Amino acid sequence: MSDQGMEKSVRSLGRAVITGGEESAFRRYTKDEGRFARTERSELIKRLTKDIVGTYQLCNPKFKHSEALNPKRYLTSPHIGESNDGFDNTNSDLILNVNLVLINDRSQHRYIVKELLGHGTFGQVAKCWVPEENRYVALKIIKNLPAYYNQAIHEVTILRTLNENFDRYNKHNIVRMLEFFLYRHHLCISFEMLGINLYDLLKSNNLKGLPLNVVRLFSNQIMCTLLVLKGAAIIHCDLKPENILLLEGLKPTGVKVIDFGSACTEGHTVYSYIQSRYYRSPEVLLGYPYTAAIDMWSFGCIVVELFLGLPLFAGSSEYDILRRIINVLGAQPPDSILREAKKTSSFFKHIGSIHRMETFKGNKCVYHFLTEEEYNARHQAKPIVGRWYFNQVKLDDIILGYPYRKNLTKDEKSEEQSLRLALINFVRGLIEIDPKKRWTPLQASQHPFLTGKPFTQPYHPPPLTHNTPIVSHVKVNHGPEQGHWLASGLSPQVHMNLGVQHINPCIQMMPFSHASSGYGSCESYGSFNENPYFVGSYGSNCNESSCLSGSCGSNYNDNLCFFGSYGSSYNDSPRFAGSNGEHRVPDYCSSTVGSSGLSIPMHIGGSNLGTSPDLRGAFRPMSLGASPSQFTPPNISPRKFSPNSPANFHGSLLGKATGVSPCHKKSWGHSGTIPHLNQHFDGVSQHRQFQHHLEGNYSEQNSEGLINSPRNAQSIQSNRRNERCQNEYPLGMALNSPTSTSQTESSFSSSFDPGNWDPNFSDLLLQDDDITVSNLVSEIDNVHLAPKMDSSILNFGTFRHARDTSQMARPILNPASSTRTDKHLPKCSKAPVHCVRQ
Ligand SMILES: Nc1ncnc2c1ncn2[C@@H]1O[C@H](COP(=O)(O)OP(=O)(O)OP(=O)(O)O)[C@@H](O)[C@H]1O
Repeated sequence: MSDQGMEKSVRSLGRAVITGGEESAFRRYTKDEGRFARTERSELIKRLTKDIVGTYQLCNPKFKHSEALNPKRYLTSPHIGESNDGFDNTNSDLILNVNLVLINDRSQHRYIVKELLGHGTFGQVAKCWVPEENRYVALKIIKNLPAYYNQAIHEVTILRTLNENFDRYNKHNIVRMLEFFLYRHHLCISFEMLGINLYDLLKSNNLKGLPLNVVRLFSNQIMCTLLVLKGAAIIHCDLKPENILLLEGLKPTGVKVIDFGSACTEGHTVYSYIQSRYYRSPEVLLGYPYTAAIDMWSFGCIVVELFLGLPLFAGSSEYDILRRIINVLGAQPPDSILREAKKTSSFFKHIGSIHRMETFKGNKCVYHFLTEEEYNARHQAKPIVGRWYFNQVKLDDIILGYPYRKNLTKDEKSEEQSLRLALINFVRGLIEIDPKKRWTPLQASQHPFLTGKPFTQPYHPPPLTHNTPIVSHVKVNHGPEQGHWLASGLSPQVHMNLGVQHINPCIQMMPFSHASSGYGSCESYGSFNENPYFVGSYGSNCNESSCLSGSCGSNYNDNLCFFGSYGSSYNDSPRFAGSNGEHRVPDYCSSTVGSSGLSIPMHIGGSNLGTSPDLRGAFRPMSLGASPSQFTPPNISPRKFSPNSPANFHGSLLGKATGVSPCHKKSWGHSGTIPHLNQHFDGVSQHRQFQHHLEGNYSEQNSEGLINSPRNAQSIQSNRRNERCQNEYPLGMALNSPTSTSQTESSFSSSFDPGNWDPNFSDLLLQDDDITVSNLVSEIDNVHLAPKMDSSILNFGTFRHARDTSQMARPILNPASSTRTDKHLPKCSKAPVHCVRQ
């Protein structure tokens, strides 16, 4: 209907209603009006309510409407303002209501809140309309607490590195971060809008699990992300179905990985309490040093869950999880791990004498898993155990015994059977109990379950080259022939397949095989290819064009860039000008990428390890190529270091700042980009907040961990150090501008578990005692997070942000126990096996 026609009909409608004399525009709906009546009725309602304000004004020209008078529809619960001038509730969440407008002062983008998408550990995620961009985005609004803020900055850093350096063309299923800003003292991070997560997808399918071809489709995509993460030496640390989201719109079969809030870099694993419980790897459960292999474990659990519809290891406690793992896999962690793991005695008894060794599945073991009674006797508390959901116990039986879809022909059934066998073989490589034997992404990516090749026999991945952990004490000779690849983690036995060498101009300049992750070689075989550029060890360059030096087989392609470990430089333009095996870095190549891909300035103190031979002239040494968070000396237990130990407060890049800026409680005054701190914070109450948080959500965390928490010690320490708290940091990032970079806040939180301390860093922490505020500030100002740092685009507003040791505490994460508990599992004990797949 045209506008005029509409107006005419509304006028006549109004007349009819007003005069009452004519036939009414409405009449009672009767069922006899036929099956289309409902549609017609809703059509009428739509027409009458479209532009309802205008309609009212036509009916009554005196009618006035103000949106401000509308009752607020709150999305945050509770919505009583308790702090931050009434903007925050008691949980330090910004109180959101529909149509609240959050403004990024810098980009002038308005975020009009429409609905709540999720509520996680770090805050709220809201669906927002951005009129300037004409699209919806997901806005993560971080709690207004320093620890959450710091951890979120860490997420920003990692994501930006991944987005810009490792997935530049948005092809590796990693969520795109758009921009970040401060609003009313809340850090807000905007992401591309995605659809529902895989857990919700399973739920909407009544937890029946997905067809195998869909499982394969999703698995391939997640695998692609894991390959990139491995190349970037980043561990996600919280892979779970809730953190894998379907794409919206045209390509609903695509998925993306979100939530890098717990991520860390390989070799610099500071936290011991990570991963959501159902997806927690044995090494993390046992308190054993972990690597990127923990993500492969979680991935294996997810793959099985996609097929079964229910988590494979849905344990109610860590004891319960371990017991399930041992039962389902028929194996327990090897003695070599149990001997060294911190928490072995919580779950295992030591048989003692070699003569009394018990045999477990044919292997002699000196450790034996505690029975419930033994656990009870040892801990003075019964272990929490949940119910078992499957008819079978062993992995193979559970998968093979899962009900088949109805009405399958004989051929279809045998095809499904062989697919299931492939699935079993695949996940066995992922949920291998020994992390050293667990397949890496490259190994797993060639499995027939993923490639779709016929599965005829158990898959044997190509052997790994030895991963040489990087040792900070290694003295590095920086000549290209002098072994610096070793220090960067490349092992001499890296096998090079230089099949494409002749077509690649870069190859001649990369004689030392491809780059390694921060933890060793990048594996010389595999699936990755076409244009990934495995850049030589530190100091190497890569450009946008094809640049491939590693071997690598097939599947994954499109310009994937594996940065070399420390100090690799990145730039768009071709720049391999060196000869004789040297990589020359042009002067304009102004920043570096660490092993984690994070850009770290060259002129900070620390080890020389990261210094490229090519960069020595231009830059001063950089610290180990770690995430800035790993440079933060986390809260250090007084049990390990004396209070006067320099390790307590500084010694590393950010740690120094931590040490001299122990202010509390931020009050960032100006919303937007210039927060500043002007109040002191009561460290004890901060600790209480954490304790409350922990008690509320994480019953598993033992009380000892809380009472003796390093955070507590730090809080008290920091009360004595509440002066000199203001440091300036620029903040901001342009929406939709992958190349635009900004210098950003670089406070990265760390909660430190002394037992988990990475010895590689202790020497860094204990040096450089003579720190002044001024050099700290300048050092921190120079922590660049983006590889391409163009000073012309660094004119972001600065903000002042206090940092103190208590602020550095990282909120302990265990989203599985906070967001998804046993109550989300079916009530019936064997629900899934009775469900028939649709
Ligand atoms: N880009 C996005 N598009 C759509 N929904 C999203 C997006 N990002 C996050 N969400 C929703 O918000 C929820 C919480 O997001 P996220 O996991 O990043 O927050 P979190 O606080 O880290 O959560 P957790 O406690 O699980 O760690 C997700 O499970 C998802 O449902």
